[in-house]
Amino acid sequence: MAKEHLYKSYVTTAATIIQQYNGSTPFNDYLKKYFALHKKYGSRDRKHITHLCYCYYRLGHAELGLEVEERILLALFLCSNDTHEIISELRPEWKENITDSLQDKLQLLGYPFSIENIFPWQDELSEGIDATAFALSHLTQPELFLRIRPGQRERALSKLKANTILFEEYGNDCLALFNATKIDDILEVNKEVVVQDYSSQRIAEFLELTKLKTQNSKPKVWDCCAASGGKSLLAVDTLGNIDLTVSDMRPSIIQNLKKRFAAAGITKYHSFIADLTNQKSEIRNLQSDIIICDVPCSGSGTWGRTPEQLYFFSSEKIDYYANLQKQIVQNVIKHVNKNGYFLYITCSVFKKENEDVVDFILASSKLQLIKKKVLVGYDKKADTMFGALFILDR
Ligand SMILES: C[S@@+](CC[C@H](N)C(=O)[O-])C[C@H]1O[C@@H](n2cnc3c(N)ncnc32)[C@H](O)[C@@H]1O
Repeated sequence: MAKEHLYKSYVTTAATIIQQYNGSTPFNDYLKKYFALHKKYGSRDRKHITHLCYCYYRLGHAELGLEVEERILLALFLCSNDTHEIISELRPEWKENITDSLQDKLQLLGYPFSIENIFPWQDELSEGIDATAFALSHLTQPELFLRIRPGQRERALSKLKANTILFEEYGNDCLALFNATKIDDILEVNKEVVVQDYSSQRIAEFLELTKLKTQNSKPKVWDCCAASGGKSLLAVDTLGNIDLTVSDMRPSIIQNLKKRFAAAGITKYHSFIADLTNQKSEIRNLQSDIIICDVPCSGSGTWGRTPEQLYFFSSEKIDYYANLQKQIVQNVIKHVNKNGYFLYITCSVFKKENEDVVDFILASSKLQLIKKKVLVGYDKKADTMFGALFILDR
């Protein structure tokens, strides 16, 4: 097939997929099912079509009035910073400008395009977030971040070097790799390294602070929205000897956690299933020295990884999550021991899910705020998160 014809067929297929997909399941899963049903696409075809679709969603809420195929090509042009064969073939008039700055590209195209329209909820942002830089960051796929586990540094680095894997070091234990890097055959994931975003790794800064006043030599730590245990693993590696309890409302995710902990060599912990909006759940007698509360949230700080969520998001969901977070927090904070800590975490950029929940906690408990911080990641091809650490010292 002539190149032009082939590339046009990629754009048409991407447009068909985009028109059929409604955002109700992760786009990655949707694509897998689509390609399983349409076996004629080889791996190169799948790669191109997938990339075109993701570029389309990266534009967020900008230029929604364009025809889907036109918007795909615009998105591909704006998201590329190096020669791209599809642009060269289908939009040769843009070819020379592919390495230009975004501003220059926009001027060339003459679309009434505003960067802020990519992410149109600027008024809802937490303090200190640069709305333009954050909106722009969605055009770039984030990196793959690894956290080297204690004692594994030399081994992990020498394996990466031996396999000529490119990486950048962000501080001692954090490595940034190209997103598509395959590491599973090279490193023992969960034993030697953990796949964990840069900002998520920075939650260690809050955990370190809990060492100051924790009186128990083996503090009771409850990770109450544990999912597959990313923060729990970080707590074990940061705090050392802890008496760990994990819970989540989803049994399947706790099964994943168990597998992950087994690979990580963590055998002593308690686990249970609980919906924390329900006051009658198993938590009645659970008092803890440190509670990690990494609540369900909009995930708006991570949409660079899942741009379809940016595209399908509507602002009513912010209130939905803020209410859910307040309900969970209200039920959980009663379980902090005297001189104990409560660590509130989101991967949201919205004030209502971040600072406003902090204010709610302060108003409805005796907890005192030690530190709150937006963990900016959009300048490092990473997620943006929020953390707030409280203490109960009365
Ligand atoms: C942001 S994720 C936690 C991520 C995890 N801490 C980590 O580091 O990988 C939030 C988790 O809260 C759980 N969750 C949502 N609603 C809940 C509820 N009402 N009660 C308990 N857990 C809930 C979800 O199942 C999800 O796994």
